[in-house]
Amino acid sequence: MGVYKIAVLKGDGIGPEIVEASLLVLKRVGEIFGHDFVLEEGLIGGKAIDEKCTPLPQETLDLCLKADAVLLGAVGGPKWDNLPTDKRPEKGLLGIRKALDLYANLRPAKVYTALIDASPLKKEIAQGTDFIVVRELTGDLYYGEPRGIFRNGERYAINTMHYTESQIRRVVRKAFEIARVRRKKLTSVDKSNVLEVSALWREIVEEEKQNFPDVDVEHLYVDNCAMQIIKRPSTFDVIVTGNMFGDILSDEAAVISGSLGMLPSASLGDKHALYEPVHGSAPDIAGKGIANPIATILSVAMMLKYSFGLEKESSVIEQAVERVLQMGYRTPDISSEGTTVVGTTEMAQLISKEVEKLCEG
Ligand SMILES: NC(=O)c1ccc[n+]([C@@H]2O[C@H](COP(=O)([O-])OP(=O)(O)OC[C@H]3O[C@@H](n4cnc5c(N)ncnc54)[C@H](O)[C@@H]3O)[C@@H](O)[C@H]2O)c1
Ligand SMILES: CC(C)[C@H](C(=O)O)[C@@H](O)C(=O)O
Ligand SMILES: [Mg+2]
Repeated sequence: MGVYKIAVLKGDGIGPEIVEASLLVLKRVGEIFGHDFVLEEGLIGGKAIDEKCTPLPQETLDLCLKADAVLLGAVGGPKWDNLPTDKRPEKGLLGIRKALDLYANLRPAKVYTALIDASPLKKEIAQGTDFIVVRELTGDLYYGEPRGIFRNGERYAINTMHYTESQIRRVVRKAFEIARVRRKKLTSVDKSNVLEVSALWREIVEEEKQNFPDVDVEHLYVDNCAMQIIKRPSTFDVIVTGNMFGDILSDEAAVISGSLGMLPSASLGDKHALYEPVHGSAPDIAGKGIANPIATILSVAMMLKYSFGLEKESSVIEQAVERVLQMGYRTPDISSEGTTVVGTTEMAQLISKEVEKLCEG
């Protein structure tokens, strides 16, 4: 039994729908195991711009700094797409990652046997895929200075790829530690044939390798890695890379599992942690009650494990998700012939029910 304070930032588009669905499962777990999950909501993204004129209000930041963990839906949408980059909803997300110093973004990509037909890859290539992308989250092109759009006769724009040694080292170490308790294989992804930042990245991976002699290391250029993920996804174990490459590769990895709606994530720092699905606010399906809540439900499972050390509770949720998929229930994004299509809330209710059954048995 424990008391855990969770800051809940629902955000925009499908954000509120998927977060509410995931909270149904969390509440059920709390009741069954006798935990008190204290939820406090904060505004972020477009909704915060509308109500507070900023994508990350100070009170939201304070709430997150005080919480034991943060659960986030998604931010952004067409309504705010014409705002300048530094005023957009996405700036709220980048601001919170930086303020909480969430440097290691864990994005596990797993192909569920029951969903093998939903994968865009051939069954024999997709099956057995189970790897985790460790994406650096506080540096790179996302935060480097100088940046901006300027004019000198014609318009030009600058973004700066920037990493310090310590920023690289801490995320690389985290990735080695994760690989060590998995299948002991680390793939480091860079573009060191062109970029100095990548050359430094590769040097640091080589240095850290000495401290983890039990882990096999492979280096891949990002363009080659994008191809290898499609060609041989089941051979990867842990992939470590920078912020920009990690953003792209993790969407690519996600879809191997059948839908972006399946991929959870944990963003970990030394003092704080935030959990969110990898996908965005999906404006095309917002408000229809059809978004897949599984990525968010699995993000809640990651929160229970990584922030609260509740391994059993976390694993019960993961098992419940697998069971519901095996029973043939699908949201539209992962549906195929012969499956039963359900909506967002119904999917969460089915998963809660399986959590109950697993705990009875
Ligand atoms: N972490 C975040 O908050 C986050 C992440 C990515 C994009 N975004 C923002 O979201 C907005 C839309 O971006 P986008 O369209 O490029 O990416 P997206 O991830 O929102 O959507 C891409 C596609 O995947 C589908 N999809 C995504 N999540 C789904 C789910 N749970 N169930 C079913 N289908 C799902 C969408 O319907 C869409 O067709 C933009 O404003 C973008 O900046 C936010
Ligand atoms: C919305 C955007 C700022 C964000 C990112 O690029 O990090 C998103 O794509 C993600 O993957 O979480
Ligand atoms: Mg992304």
